[in-house]
Amino acid sequence: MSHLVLLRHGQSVWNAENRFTGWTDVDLSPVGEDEARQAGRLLREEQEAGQLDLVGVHTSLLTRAVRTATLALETMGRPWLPVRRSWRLNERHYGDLQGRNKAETAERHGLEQVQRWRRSYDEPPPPLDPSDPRSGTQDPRYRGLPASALPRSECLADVVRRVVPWFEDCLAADLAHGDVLVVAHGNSIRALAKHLKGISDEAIVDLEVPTGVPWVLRFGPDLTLEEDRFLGDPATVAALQEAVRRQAGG
Ligand SMILES: O=C(O)[C@@H](CO)OP(=O)(O)O
Repeated sequence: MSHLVLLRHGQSVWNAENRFTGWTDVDLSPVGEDEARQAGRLLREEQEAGQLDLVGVHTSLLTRAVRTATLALETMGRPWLPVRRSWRLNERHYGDLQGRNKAETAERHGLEQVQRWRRSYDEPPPPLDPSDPRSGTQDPRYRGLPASALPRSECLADVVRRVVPWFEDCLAADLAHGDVLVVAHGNSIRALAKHLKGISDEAIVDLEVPTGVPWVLRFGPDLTLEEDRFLGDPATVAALQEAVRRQAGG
C-alpha cells in the first residue's frame, strides 16, 4: 500500500489578484505561505497517526510550488526529504491570457468562452507569440528543453500528454517504495487526477482543486487506486472548490 499526496501550491500573488497565471513565475502571497504551513500541519497529523510516511517529493519548476513544498516540509518536520523537480508538473500554459484578470476577460469575451478556456478538455486559450516578453524562451530553467517543446498555450489534453509519461517513468517507480508528495498546480493536478481516477473528458470540467489542501490518494497492489480524500473539513474544502469555479464570474 502507498499514498500519493497531491498538493496545489498556496495562494499566489496573482491568484489573489484573480489573474491568469500559467507559466508566469509568480511568488506566494502571505495567505499562500500560511496555506502551505497549514498543509504541512495536516500532513504532520497524518504522519503522527501512522497514515503517511513520505519518502520523496516532486515539484514543478515554478517558484510558488517550490516554496509551498519547502514551507510544508519544514512544518512537517521533514525538510530533509529528497525533492525532484520537473517542467512536466508546471501549470497549464495559459497563452495570451497570462497576466489578464479573469473577471475582466469574461466581460470582454463572455463568461461562457472564458469557462471553455478555463475548463474544457480540448480548447486551448489564444497562443502567446514567441516574441512576446511573457514567453519563456529565454528562461534559464528551461534551457534543457528544445524551444519547440516550450508551449505557447495548452489545453488540459496537452497537459495530460506531458504529465502521464512523467507519472509512468518517474512517479510510479517511487510509489513502489513508499508515500510521495507532489506539489504542483490546479491544472497539472487535474490532468494527473484525470489519468489516475479515469475521469472522462466531459466530467473533468467539474473538478476544481483548491490551493493548499492536501489530496491523499491511497493505492493498493499494482497501483490500483483504493481511496482518495482531501484533508480537512469537507464543507470548507467544497466551499474553496466552488470559489475557484466562480473566479471568472457566474
Ligand atoms: O491562472 C492559472 O494558471 C490557473 C490556476 O490559478 O487558473 P484557472 O484555475 O482559471 O485554470
